[in-house]
Amino acid sequence: MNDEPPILPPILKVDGVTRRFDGMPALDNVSLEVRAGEIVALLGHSGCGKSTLLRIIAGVEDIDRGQVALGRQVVVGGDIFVEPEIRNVGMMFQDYALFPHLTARQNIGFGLKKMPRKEAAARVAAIIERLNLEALCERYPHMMSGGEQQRVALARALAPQPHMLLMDEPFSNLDRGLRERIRRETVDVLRALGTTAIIVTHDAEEALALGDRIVLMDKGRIVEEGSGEDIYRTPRTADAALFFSHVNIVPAQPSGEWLESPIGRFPDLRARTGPVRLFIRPQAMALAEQGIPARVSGRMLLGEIEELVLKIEALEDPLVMRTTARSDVEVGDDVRVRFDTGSILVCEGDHPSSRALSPLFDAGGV
Ligand SMILES: Nc1ncnc2c1ncn2[C@@H]1O[C@H](COP(=O)(O)OP(=O)(O)OP(=O)(O)O)[C@@H](O)[C@H]1O
Repeated sequence: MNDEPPILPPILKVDGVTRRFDGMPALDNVSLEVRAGEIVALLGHSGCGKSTLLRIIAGVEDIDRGQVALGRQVVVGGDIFVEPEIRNVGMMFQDYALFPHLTARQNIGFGLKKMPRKEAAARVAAIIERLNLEALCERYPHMMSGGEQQRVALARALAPQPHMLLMDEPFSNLDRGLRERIRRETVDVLRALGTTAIIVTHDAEEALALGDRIVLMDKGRIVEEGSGEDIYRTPRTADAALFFSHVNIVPAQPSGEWLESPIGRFPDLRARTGPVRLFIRPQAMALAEQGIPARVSGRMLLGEIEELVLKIEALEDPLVMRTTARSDVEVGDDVRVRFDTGSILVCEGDHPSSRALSPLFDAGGV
């Protein structure tokens, strides 16, 4: 028997969509598929086109070229434009946009006006129970905390049972501790209801915590997509690697079957010809009895993580190391450091514009 889950057809298909403002493309030939029940984190720097893409899917923004289909129905493309009200796509904004003159219960029921009253009231009661909002029902938005408003806004967006929910920076108005909790609760609710969602964020850590899949955008294009694990461990471009955390960059030179670098020599199966740069995450380093000599030039506690700044003689820039293991070293101490070579990535070429990354060692290691 085959236990593989069936591959469902995409519930959303964005095909070659371009949108220009004043001649400048905010979206440039973007294609994206999302399957039923998937939670996709749409990640990118400010201005890269994330909100424009959401607005186009929701139907509050037009396109210049391409096509968008929801299920089997083309909703925009060619001569077709399906009005937002009948796309059944939910939208939730950063500022929640709750109606100030309506109670939480009235806000949640707002999108159900076309339903018979009894049915709508039952739907509202069910979502209130599902999200544990009983205590807030009769309160107005100004009587609720930011986290409470966020939950009411989520309930309002979910009440019409949308085909898909689009969320634009839904956690960015919450402070750090609360944000993590609300984020977890939100994902739990979406999963429990099987809701398909695209969640926009410019926070790489948040994208890793949220999505089944991360879609990374840059300057109006999708530059990389994959599971959080893949995109973090083996990004295909330098820009993607740098988006997710600090990266130590170490120059290296091929020499016969080796790559020679200030942090050691590595067997090089790819027989590269020109200089390269090694990309090393701060977590891929550790203090060790045996390793490359370094001097500690900085030490900082970042909650559970300790960050050490290490100066290696032959390297111009110090290396940043992060570890959960507590060390008793002090600034000025001489230490030795080793590298998790399995996670080192190689950027071909030594110029900042060189982008393509590949693992130093192919799967299986050396
Ligand atoms: N209605 C508009 N008129 C003119 N330019 C626009 C319009 N909407 C968006 N843009 C431009 O399109 C580009 C993409 O904007 P968009 O809001 O989609 O980016 P974003 O990635 O969501 O940014 P942020 O994270 O800051 O919200 C930006 O350069 C923006 O100035």
